[in-house]
This record gives sequence, structure tokens and C-alpha cells, in this order.
Amino acid sequence: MRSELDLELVSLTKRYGQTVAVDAITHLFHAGTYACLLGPSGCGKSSTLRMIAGHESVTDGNILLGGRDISYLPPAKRGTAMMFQNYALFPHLTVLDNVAFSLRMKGVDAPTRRARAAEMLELVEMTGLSDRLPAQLSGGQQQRVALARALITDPQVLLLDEPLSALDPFLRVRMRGELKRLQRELGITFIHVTHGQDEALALADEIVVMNDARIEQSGPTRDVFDAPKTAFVAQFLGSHNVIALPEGKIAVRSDELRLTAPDGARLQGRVTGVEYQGTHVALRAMIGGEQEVTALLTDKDFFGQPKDLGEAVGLDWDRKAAHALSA
Ligand SMILES: Nc1ncnc2c1ncn2[C@@H]1O[C@H](COP(=O)(O)OP(=O)(O)OP(=O)(O)O)[C@@H](O)[C@H]1O
Repeated sequence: MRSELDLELVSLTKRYGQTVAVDAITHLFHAGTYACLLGPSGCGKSSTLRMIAGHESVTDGNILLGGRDISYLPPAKRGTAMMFQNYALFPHLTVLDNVAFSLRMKGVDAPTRRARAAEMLELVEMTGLSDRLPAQLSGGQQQRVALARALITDPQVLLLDEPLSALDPFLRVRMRGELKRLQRELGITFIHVTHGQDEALALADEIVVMNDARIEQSGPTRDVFDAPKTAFVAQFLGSHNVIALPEGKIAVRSDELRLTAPDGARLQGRVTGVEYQGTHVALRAMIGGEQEVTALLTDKDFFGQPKDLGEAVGLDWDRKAAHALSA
């Protein structure tokens, strides 16, 4: 069902000279969705986001928000806001003035914009630090300010370009919880660019996997993870094996592979690695030819019948755990 605030990309294309950065992508982001644009470096994620924000011109195609063509509008008139990777805060302005900046540009009077900025700082839990300069804040705090600054314009769509990449791993996990909370609280669409699979799985209602300037697969996060359509998606999302069988390639999740006796097994192989991961053990085995697969076993299963390097093993899986790959 379409809603008034859906964001639609129609054959959206970006070329930089001879380079095709985004190749005629078409996608509908439902209003109020947390979507992650995921893919390897250079696949066109940032170009897509920047075109939606209006920070990059559209070479071809259209961007519609709530049915309105925003492809050629200036950034401030689109109903979108962008949070940049490096936060892009003004170093000489206080936290409060940074957040209030866009309202000042719009000619909003000082008391109103200060009150509104204070409200935004409360939303991101930064109330006590409004008089500080950006240099007096930690990375995580700067990020909250950048978020408040983007949200003060009341966007219908918030665009986030690798928002967590500058943070240490501990803060990154904490901030991703915060982002999710904010998105739920505000009920607006978030489009978050990342090349981190874990980040996308943790945050997104929907993931859009890009490869080589195109969308390779998109859909509800669990659907894409559980049923990758191509070897690229299976390998990029991780935790899957791509196995070439005589009837074609399939993807099987590592935790769906079972060890069996080698005789009469569906696949036979030799153990090439055993990695203890606490609750699980990742066992790698070389199967026919040059294929290496990983079986993620519970620690109890593995240590109930431990295997040594070089030992012969059989591998099996339920039929419904195998997904035929189209490429
Ligand atoms: N301003 C530019 N001029 C020329 N080529 C560019 C420009 N910006 C991006 N590109 C090229 O367009 C392609 C897509 O780049 P883009 O930044 O959109 O990818 P990305 O998926 O966001 O990558 P990353 O994860 O590394 O940020 C790349 O080949 C890149 O080199």
C-alpha cells in the first residue's frame, strides 16, 4: 500500500563523466521505514543518498516524495535532511547555535529557534551541553548534535551517510540503539548508508543491497538474509555458504550445515579449520574441488564429538535451508 510520504526512485541514474555510479535504480521506500543501503565500497550508495538529499545532481530519472517530484529542488525544499559522516558542525558556533542554524537561515526569530533547538537537544539527550563548542564534545556527542541539527527542519526523510563509522565499536553499538529509538519515536523514514552487514541487520526494517551501481536485492531484512538471490548477496551478508552443486549454485546458512558420518553424506570434506567462538564453534571444511564451507556448530555439538584438522566429515542440511541462486 502506498502512503503520502513514500519515497520513490524511478530509473535514478548518476554518471560522473564515463563512470556510471548509479545505473537506473528503481525503488520504493515506504514511509516510516528504517532502510539500510548496503554494499561494498564504490557501489553507488553515497551517490544515491546525495542525489536524494539534493547535494548531487541527478543525471537521469526521478525522485518522488509523496508523489511530488523533488529531483531538481534545492536541498532545503525537499522534505529531506542529511546527516554527514564527519558531522560537518560549525566549529565556532555553540551546540545550540549549530542546531538552530538552519532556522536562522530561514529567518525564524531568535526565541523561537532557540526553543526549538533546545527541544531537539532534549530529543537526542544533549540538554546539558548546549553552550559548548563542538571541539569540547566527544565523537558520540558531536554525532547527537549533528542528528539534532538535521532533525530541526522536520524532515519526512532523514538520510544518514555512514553515521557510525567514526565511532569506536562500543559507542557504535550504543548509538545504533539510539538511532533505532529515534526513528521509532519520530515515525519518519530513515535511509542509512553503510557497508557494515551487522549494522544493517541490527537496524533495518528493509535492506537494499547494491552492487556495481545497481540494486542486487531488496526487501524486509530477514527475507533478504534468509533467502539471498545471488551469490554476491549471500557472500556479502555473510554467515552463508555458497555451494556449487551439479544442479547449480545454492546458499546455505552456516548454522544450517550439520556434520554427519562421511559415508553416504550429501557432501564429504576434510576439516581445514576449527575456531572457538564461545557459544559456537566455526568449523571450516574443504569439499570437492576448491570449495571451502563453514559450519557454525553449537559448542555442545562440537565438543560432544570434536573434530581434528584433516579429519574426514560429512555435511548435510535440510532441503528447505538451501536457496537456489540465480547468479
Ligand atoms: N565526485 C565524483 N567524481 C567522479 N567520480 C565519482 C565521484 N563521486 C563518486 N564517484 C565514483 O562513483 C562510484 C560510486 O561512488 P559512491 O561514493 O557513490 O560509492 P559508495 O558505495 O558510497 O562507496 P563508499 O562506501 O566507498 O563510500 C565510484 O566509482 C566513485 O569512484
